[in-house]
Amino acid sequence: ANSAKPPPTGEYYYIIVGGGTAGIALATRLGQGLKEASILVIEAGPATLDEDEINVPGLKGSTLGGRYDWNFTTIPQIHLKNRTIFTPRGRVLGGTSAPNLLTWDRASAAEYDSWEAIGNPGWNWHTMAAAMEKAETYVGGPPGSGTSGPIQAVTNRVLPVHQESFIATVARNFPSIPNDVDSLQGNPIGVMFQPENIAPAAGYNRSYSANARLPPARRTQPGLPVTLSDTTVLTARREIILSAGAFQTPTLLEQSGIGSSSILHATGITPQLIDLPGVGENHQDHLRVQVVLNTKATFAAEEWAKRVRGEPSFYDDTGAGYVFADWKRVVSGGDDEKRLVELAKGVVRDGKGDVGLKKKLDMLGDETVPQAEVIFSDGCTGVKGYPPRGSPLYGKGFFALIGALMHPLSRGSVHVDPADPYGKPPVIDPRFLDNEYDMAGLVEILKFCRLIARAEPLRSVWVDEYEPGEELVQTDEQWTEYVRNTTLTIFHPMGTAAMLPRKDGGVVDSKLVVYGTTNLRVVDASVIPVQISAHPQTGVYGIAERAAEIIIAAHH
Ligand SMILES: Cc1cc2nc3c(=O)[nH]c(=O)nc-3n(C[C@H](O)[C@H](O)[C@H](O)COP(=O)(O)OP(=O)(O)OC[C@H]3O[C@@H](n4cnc5c(N)ncnc54)[C@H](O)[C@@H]3O)c2cc1C
Repeated sequence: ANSAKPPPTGEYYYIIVGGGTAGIALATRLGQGLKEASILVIEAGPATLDEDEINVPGLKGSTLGGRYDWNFTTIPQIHLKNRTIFTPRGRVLGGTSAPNLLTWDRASAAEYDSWEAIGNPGWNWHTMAAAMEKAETYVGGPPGSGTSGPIQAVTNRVLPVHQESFIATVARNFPSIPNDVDSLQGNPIGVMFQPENIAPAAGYNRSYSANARLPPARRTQPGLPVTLSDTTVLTARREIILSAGAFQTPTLLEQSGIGSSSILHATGITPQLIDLPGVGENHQDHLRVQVVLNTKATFAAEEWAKRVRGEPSFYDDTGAGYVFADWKRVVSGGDDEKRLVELAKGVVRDGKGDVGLKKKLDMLGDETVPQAEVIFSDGCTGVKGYPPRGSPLYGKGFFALIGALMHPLSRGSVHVDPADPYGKPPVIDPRFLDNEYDMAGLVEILKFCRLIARAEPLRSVWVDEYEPGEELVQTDEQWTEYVRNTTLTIFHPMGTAAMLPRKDGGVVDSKLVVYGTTNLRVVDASVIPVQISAHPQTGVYGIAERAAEIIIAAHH
């Protein structure tokens, strides 16, 4: 809360539900812009600003599946052999910006422009770039980077020897994929090291929504005595803002009687206030596959001591290389590209004119829009897992070429569980790989990952392909089987309360107001109407910055 004069108990100007990536960013800006307005943020998770597992970049990943995680999983995915897919979400102050994997990047200008083109005036590259820059201080970044925003980003100072070959390998063997040192300025096509949201000025710790935003007094008093129970009624004088993330914002809407009448009817939720069929639909995520290789490098045991001494160490996290490319640059020949486009056209035809799908199809022909990402990532990040103690490969170093499909055409849903709409976790059904385009795209990306791995100088860095194994997977049929067995997500759900015209399945308008209401907004990854190729956090911070401007203007 930010208030010169405390408001009456239980009544605030603005109540933000969800103290996550967007929620805290928004609350801070509203607090700065509306000095007299009381602002309450309700966060389900604890404030843990001194937690090493969150703060130490090299420990990223260690909180997944633990006590700061909602630990959601999808329902069985029929196209992935009925596997359920783990879909973690931060349940902690700062939300998913606390457990995330620190990539700090942006999509192509055309992707943000597509938001405006499908009916959202004011949401384009120009406005989003300004908002994203407002959120960042990119230390050592190229001209045009943010220089005074709360989240610090830096290209990692630790670059293991075996990583040095990655950019040289791609640039030398794939000349159409240049070394792109300016990838955050709207043209990410190329190969590059990306910055991470790490704060050099704060001991090279994670810079995230909670520690970069909250004013110090509040940070040291996380136990704000707000108790919610069945009898507690909190009133917003001006607005309620949902920032509970792409899984829980739509379910909060449904729990409040706003959603598809058929879903609400099935769950017995009453009263049903607004029939909005788009709530919980349009779920989009980035699909992920990987080729894992074991290296000649070994891990140094003294790294933690170096960090304690304030020296660069592996616990800073290591740099990570990225390729972003359109299909022309990924596939081996023109026919493969044509085949992918034809497959996509078929899916869009079946999608009955959906505006988001049509946009994705348009962007297939745009050479500035990435369709594939390859991440050079240290560690054994595949599905097979690290070799067990006592086995021959135990103790070896690994790296993965993680491949991701940037604009899959599958769309899923997230809804309350009819069996217990207020108590059970959301029912998440991404419908992964429900079409041939997504499958063909992932197969092409995997073959591309292997091509990169086999090119010099990278080839000299590794000994064997650990996963899937060169001897086991050679043909397209074998790759297809591998995809079904191993596809995961990069954990980027979005779009489930989409900013779109209502006739097109929209849930919020371009001022982020829920249709049929005047004082209920959504501000988080749910509003993204068409998936972007970037990892989402810069976009989410940008949405929060823009939302704050819109709300402050409306307040006056
Ligand atoms: C493992 C992982 C790795 C990722 N890596 C990257 C990366 O490297 N780079 C990148 O750009 N993106 C990454 N992402 C994605 C990115 O972090 C998210 O897209 C972004 O943080 C989402 O922000 P949000 O504000 O929409 O939701 P969140 O940050 O999840 O915020 C939602 C908040 O609402 C709270 N909440 C939910 N329901 C309630 C309720 N009923 N009452 C009170 N509070 C509630 C939650 O506890 C949470 O704090 C990653 C995500 C994951 C899971």
